[in-house]
Amino acid sequence: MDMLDIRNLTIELDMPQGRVRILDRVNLQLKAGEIHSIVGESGSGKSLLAKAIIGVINPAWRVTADRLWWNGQDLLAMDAKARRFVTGRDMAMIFQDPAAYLDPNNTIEQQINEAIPSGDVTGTFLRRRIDRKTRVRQLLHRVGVRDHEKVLKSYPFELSEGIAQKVSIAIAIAHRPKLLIADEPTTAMEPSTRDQIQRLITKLAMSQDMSVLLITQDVASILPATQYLTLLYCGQLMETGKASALLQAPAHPYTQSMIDMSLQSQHELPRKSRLPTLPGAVPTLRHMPIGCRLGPRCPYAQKQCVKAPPAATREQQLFHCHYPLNEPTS
Ligand SMILES: Nc1ncnc2c1ncn2[C@@H]1O[C@H](COP(=O)(O)OP(=O)(O)OP(=O)(O)O)[C@@H](O)[C@H]1O
Repeated sequence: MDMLDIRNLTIELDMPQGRVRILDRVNLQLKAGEIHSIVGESGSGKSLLAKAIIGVINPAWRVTADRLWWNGQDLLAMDAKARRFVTGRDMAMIFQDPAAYLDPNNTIEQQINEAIPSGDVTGTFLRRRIDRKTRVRQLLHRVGVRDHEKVLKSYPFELSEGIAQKVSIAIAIAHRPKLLIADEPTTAMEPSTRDQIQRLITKLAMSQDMSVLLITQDVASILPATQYLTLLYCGQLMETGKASALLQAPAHPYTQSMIDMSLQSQHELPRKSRLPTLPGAVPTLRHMPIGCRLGPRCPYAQKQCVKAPPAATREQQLFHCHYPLNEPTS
């Protein structure tokens, strides 16, 4: 069963020139323990999608969906209190700049301690204190921090970026969430630290049957164990499906360009790439193109692209494009 089932999620906001769709009929399904990466340039709606799942969208915005279900429950039908309860119990989020999200005035021990649900420790006051201390250390151990005592006494500013991210992961998993949303968790990290954090998230997903939704601007930063990939551009879903299929034979020019951009940044691009980095810039909300929003930047665009392409499928992928690449031969 899908833990997360999103069908045609749309977020609209009223601007002086009219209503703008900042998320345009996006679909996403996620099973228990599955790792799904969302890739898109800045402004493509990745964080908005995460916020819509967590339920922290500006109340002035119009959020509609044919389905926004979590674990079989309709999130949109819940009142704010019920929604907060479900989110707080089942979901957790980590971010790009972990130190900024940790409390600068409290030690790491205090912060991890606070994240441990009260139901996890029972008995006398002394018993609870001892159990909490043990659990704090277990959590740090689980995220691969060796020098427990030193880290526990530290304040966030005293930690390296990698340790700070591990601490924020320890806090995030303290209540054993079923879904971890990781918003650019390794951006700007050194490659060795990035690899460590990626391995850690993957290990936790597998060992705790926790689903992971990873958000990134760069295909190179998706988790190596990502099973599914979704490409968003300007709030529209360009392509989604099995990560291996999308990376090997993308149907959408946007997917291809994101792969090429990523290779280019790693200096591994073959001399004559089929689609170099996209020309132009992401349009602003006030100047959203009609139809396929990639149109003005897409080298393959034709007149028909002013009409939104319907969903098309291949064996392991779904895409919205009138002129897909890598058409299967047969
Ligand atoms: N509070 C806001 N008010 C107005 N527009 C907003 C607000 N938050 C986001 N947007 C707009 O919604 C669109 C999607 O934003 P979002 O933050 O989801 O993008 P993103 O893909 O996460 O980008 P980044 O990688 O830079 O974080 C953008 O065009 C952005 O300008």
